[in-house]
Amino acid sequence: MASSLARRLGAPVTAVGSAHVSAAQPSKTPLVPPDDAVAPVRHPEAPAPGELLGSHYAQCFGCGGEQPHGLHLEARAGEGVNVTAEFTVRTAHQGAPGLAHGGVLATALDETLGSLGWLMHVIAVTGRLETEFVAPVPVDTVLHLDARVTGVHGRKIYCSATGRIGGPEGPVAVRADAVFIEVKVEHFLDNGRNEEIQAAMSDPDQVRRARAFEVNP
Ligand SMILES: CCCCCCCC/C=C\CCCCCCCC(=O)SCCNC(=O)CCNC(=O)[C@H](O)C(C)(C)COP(=O)(O)OP(=O)(O)OC[C@H]1O[C@@H](n2cnc3c(N)ncnc32)[C@H](O)[C@@H]1OP(=O)(O)O
Repeated sequence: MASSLARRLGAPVTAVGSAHVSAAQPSKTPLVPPDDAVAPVRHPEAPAPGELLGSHYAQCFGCGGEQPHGLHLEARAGEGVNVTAEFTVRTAHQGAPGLAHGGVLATALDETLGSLGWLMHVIAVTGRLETEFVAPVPVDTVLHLDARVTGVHGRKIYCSATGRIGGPEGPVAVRADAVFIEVKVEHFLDNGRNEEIQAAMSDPDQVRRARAFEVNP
């Protein structure tokens, strides 16, 4: 059966869709998996341990290679449903003099957590993200990030990440717990700005990447 992306590729996008989500009640979803959550499953065609995952979108602020303002995060597959990544804090990332901005660090954590979808072949977006800033992170620091899925409950993917300084085993400077929500590719096609959606759909490499996420076990 044709994928939803393949079906959509036949139909030009004519307008930016309005968000399909209803007016928001604050989410009460806890950040720890419920008792009946299941263990995450590594997709049989997931990238091999140690393999660079690459960017899901060249213009992504977190991982895109063609995004001059971005963090250029490069994540690698772990042995389970986990990833590692390194992020170097640059002068452009400052909040206070010589120190990383907390929002930038949260973005690095969010992006690393977001890349876990590659290992399950699931597209998922951040629903909740709680960050803890344990120690200040100076400019030029290499943040060693490590993220893993802790449980899956329906469309909800529970995951956690740490950012360590001084090496992969160094002290934790930042950490995060998150719930990502699985979505279909239509989430982007229906809500993204038309200009970028059209460009993405005309890019065979982007289409290939979206399909790699979309395939189910
Ligand atoms: C060729 C072109 C192709 C293009 C495609 C490119 C490929 C892309 C590949 C990979 C992309 C990876 C990108 C990673 C980037 C880094 C991560 C980010 O920064 S993502 C951006 C920030 N996040 C958002 O913008 C979400 C905005 N929010 C929403 O869109 C909706 O609220 C959404 C989808 C999250 C949920 O809406 P609903 O209507 O689908 O959800 P309902 O059906 O009501 O709930 C389902 C379950 O989820 C829980 N839930 C819903 N929202 C939640 C929330 N915000 N927090 C926690 N739980 C939530 C609910 O309680 C429910 O749980 P119960 O089944 O009842 O147990």
